[in-house]
Amino acid sequence: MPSPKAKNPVRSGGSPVLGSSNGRYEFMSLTKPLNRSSPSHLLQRQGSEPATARLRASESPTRRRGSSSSTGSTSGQGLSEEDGIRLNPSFIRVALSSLLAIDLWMSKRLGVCACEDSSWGSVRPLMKLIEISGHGIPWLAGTAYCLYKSDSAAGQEVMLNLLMGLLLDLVLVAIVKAVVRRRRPAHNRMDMFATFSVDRYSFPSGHATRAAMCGRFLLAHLVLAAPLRVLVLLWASLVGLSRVMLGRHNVTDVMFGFWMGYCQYNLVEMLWLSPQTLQGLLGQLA
Ligand SMILES: CC(C)=CCC/C(C)=C/CC/C(C)=C/COP(=O)(O)O
Repeated sequence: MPSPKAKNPVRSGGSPVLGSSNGRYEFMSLTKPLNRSSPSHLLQRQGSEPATARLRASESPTRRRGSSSSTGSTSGQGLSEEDGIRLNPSFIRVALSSLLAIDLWMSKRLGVCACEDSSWGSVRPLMKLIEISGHGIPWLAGTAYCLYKSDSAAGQEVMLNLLMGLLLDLVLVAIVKAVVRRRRPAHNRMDMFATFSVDRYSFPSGHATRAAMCGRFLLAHLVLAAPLRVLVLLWASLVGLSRVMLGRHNVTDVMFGFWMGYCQYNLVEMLWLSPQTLQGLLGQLA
């Protein structure tokens, strides 16, 4: 039966927390080869290696004290089950944990406009303006208005598909946010306008998905002049950067958001509503 103590992450000397298995954080020994054996087997091995056992037992007094409280699972040499847990997280898990740690560290460092008294607090109003430029409401309202005003069949077709893409984006982002449920960074101030309940989660960034999808859409269907194309790319990049600088998102939320928005555009192309399809749909509605 596992010791209840073993459920707690132990932060004594040795390697850092690397990952979890069954919701339990685990350590990897830096001094011994990886071993897939069960903890009890490892304890037996420690018993047969007195030098290592002594060394490990002397690592931390706190740990020794902790060990005695779980004597039911010790080998009788003052070693707890934790001492025997020599875990073997896969290389991918180690890499992911490290990436996550770098992500959190970078996001905190880049969140320089998270509030007015942050180091770049004076740029916050500009960042919030960029935030609004990537918000769903202006995009939906602007597209609906252009659709209404458009007098050519080609224009209406493009605008209707953009509208469909924007709605698709809202739904897909809401689903991923609800499934992943990653909290926004602690330094974020939740003062965004017009949000859904899922927007308390940060993965992926809805602004980044929209910027990538609409950016691709504009480049493919609406913006042809080279200087304007550069502006579109610049805008999309600034929307992503502003999410991290405002402290709304971690870097990975934005990077994944860009990738997701890029793929969403492919989906819009696949589902493209042609004038014939539209006429069929409108005919069914009438
Ligand atoms: C017509 C309709 C359903 C409009 C809803 C538009 C709306 C409230 C979109 C939410 C946009 C938003 C705040 C997304 C969150 O973006 P993150 O980058 O913070 O994930």
